[in-house]
Amino acid sequence: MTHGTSGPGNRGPARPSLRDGPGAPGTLTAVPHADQSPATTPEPTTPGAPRPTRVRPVPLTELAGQLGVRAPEGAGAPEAGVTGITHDSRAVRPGDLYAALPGARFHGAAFSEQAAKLGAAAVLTDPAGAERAAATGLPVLVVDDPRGRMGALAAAVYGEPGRDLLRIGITGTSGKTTTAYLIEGGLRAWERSRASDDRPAALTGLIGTVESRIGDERIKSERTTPEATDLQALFAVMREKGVHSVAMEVSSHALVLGRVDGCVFDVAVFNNLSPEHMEFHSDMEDYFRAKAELFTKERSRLGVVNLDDAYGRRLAEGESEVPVVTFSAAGSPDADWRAVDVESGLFDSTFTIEGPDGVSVPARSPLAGPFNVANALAAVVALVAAGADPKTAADGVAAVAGVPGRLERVDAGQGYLAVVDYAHKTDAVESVLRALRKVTPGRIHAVLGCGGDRDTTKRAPMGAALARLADTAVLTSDNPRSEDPLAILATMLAGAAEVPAAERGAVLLMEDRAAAIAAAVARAEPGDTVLVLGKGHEQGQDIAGVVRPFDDRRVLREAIERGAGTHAVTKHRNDQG
Ligand SMILES: CC(=O)N[C@H]1[C@@H](OP(=O)(O)OP(=O)(O)OC[C@H]2O[C@@H](n3ccc(=O)[nH]c3=O)[C@H](O)[C@@H]2O)O[C@H](CO)[C@@H](O)[C@@H]1O[C@H](C)C(=O)N[C@@H](C)C(=O)N[C@H](CCC(=O)O)C(=O)O
Ligand SMILES: Nc1ncnc2c1ncn2[C@@H]1O[C@H](COP(=O)(O)OP(=O)(O)OP(=O)(O)O)[C@@H](O)[C@H]1O
Repeated sequence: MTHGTSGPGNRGPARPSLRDGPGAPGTLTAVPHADQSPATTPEPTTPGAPRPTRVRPVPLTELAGQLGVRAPEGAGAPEAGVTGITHDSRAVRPGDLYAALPGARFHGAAFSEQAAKLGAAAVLTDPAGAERAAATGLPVLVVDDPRGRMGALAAAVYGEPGRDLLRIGITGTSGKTTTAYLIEGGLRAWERSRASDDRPAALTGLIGTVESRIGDERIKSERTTPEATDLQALFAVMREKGVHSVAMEVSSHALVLGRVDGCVFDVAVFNNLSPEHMEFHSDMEDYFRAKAELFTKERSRLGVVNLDDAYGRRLAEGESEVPVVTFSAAGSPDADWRAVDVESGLFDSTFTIEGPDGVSVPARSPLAGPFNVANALAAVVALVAAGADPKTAADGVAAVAGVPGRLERVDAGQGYLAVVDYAHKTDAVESVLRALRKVTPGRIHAVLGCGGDRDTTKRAPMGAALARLADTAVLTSDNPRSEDPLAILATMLAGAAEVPAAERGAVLLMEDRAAAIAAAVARAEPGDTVLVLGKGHEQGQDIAGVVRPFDDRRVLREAIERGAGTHAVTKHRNDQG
């Protein structure tokens, strides 16, 4: 993370005027930017994942043999025993093999000296990094593609820990985190159902965007799917602590970058695919191919696939290498498992799951919206595919209390619904707004931004989606990073402006996110909904490389408690004369 001193708050008050009226339906209004909270440096975090306490040193010669390279010579090399592995020089612990990888910004070999100082036993790198790694005096293993070899090597270093775990991997554009939490709830129920007086319920694990969980222990996540060295270390810790089964998110980045190499999933789940990460994938086909990689024999044993999704259907109709079980939240008779008799409420949905051989179980999605019926159904079917009884699985999923930052309610006794949700893709924004439209009688005042230095193609469609589906669309900042927040907003606004005036709600532009939330709150009346989208569980806002603490849930609660927002909007209206 780089830190700078500038931020939008330092750029002066001049703002382009992008308005044709002060916030009436169908109008586009720019509201000036307010002061930001002072920049703070985030809490330092120790890089890397937790490590197992008991590791058998693996002779370097054995690892060299696995890689098919000659064991390095030099002082201590033949006897060197490796007790850990990491791709990050800052996370090296004594006895580690440091994997010095070529990257987009650096070559990891540039950090070999740091790795050596921290006690690395040896370095793994490619020919381009060999010389710099050797300059440390450490033994060096050289292969053409160290990233591609790192997963299997990490599994070997930690004694193949994943083999002792039942692993369920979840991929798709939307719903990975939610489905992973729901599956973990089902795993807990399943383990409890198998416990006895002399055999307590085994612990369950979760690995994903928000956090990793080992039973009730929670570890903050750095990314959705950990790098292979961290992942294998985490599996080893889970094994050590008695975890029996784990639900894990598998991102397309992970599949492309070999993060799940050395890991075979017992069950792989595919939720859906919609445009996202177009800065990383060349097109939708490339994105799909990355996801489909999870359904190869090398990666999984059995697939659980959403037949309601066009790409899921492709997997089901022959593009999965492993056998697939299909599900349909729309009740399609073509699917192996279906949700029928769906009743959606403000806070949850109830339905019946029908499966093969006349199986029929009552089920509940503990989160609102039809898309969460799909997530809950996916979770139950994945658990059944892993061996759980359908009723135990459905009950476990229904009992999940909530998922951080996913349709999370903020209740300060305000008389209207206030919700924070992580939707930050067009499809997700549309899903959540459509879902709320079905169950809420009042108007919806929604806040949304788009991240900087990420997929730019979704900005206009997201602006349009919000303008079309919300009564008030407050466009604002969401981690602009190195980009000018106003430039991002201008693109979102251009999308909103494409929606015919008769079909769009009031559109406000407020660069300052807290002011945007306050503005949405100010418009809310009893029966309405305030919906703050995009950041969900996130704790910070990255503006020009400076991360300021920012939690939508806290800011929303404070705005409600202050009854705030009125001031900002009134002031603006006064400014307009
Ligand atoms: C595009 C991408 O995913 N890049 C990942 C990749 O970066 P890179 O290969 O370019 O690495 P680099 O920054 O040039 O550094 C080169 C090497 O030097 C090492 N290094 C670097 C600095 C240092 O002081 N010491 C050190 O050892 C790095 O660990 C790296 O191995 O390898 C790095 C670690 O090896 C990752 O941290 C980095 O993830 C970046 C930060 C990232 O944010 N990725 C996101 C987009 C991501 O992975 N997202 C997915 C999807 C989420 C979703 O579904 O929405 C996720 O799974 O989280
Ligand atoms: N099955 C679904 N279909 C469409 N939208 C969904 C679905 N599930 C969740 N969403 C929406 O997407 C948002 C993100 O959901 P979730 O975090 O579960 O997905 P994810 O795949 O983990 O996302 P990310 O890859 O961005 O971390 C939710 O807050 C919700 O608005």
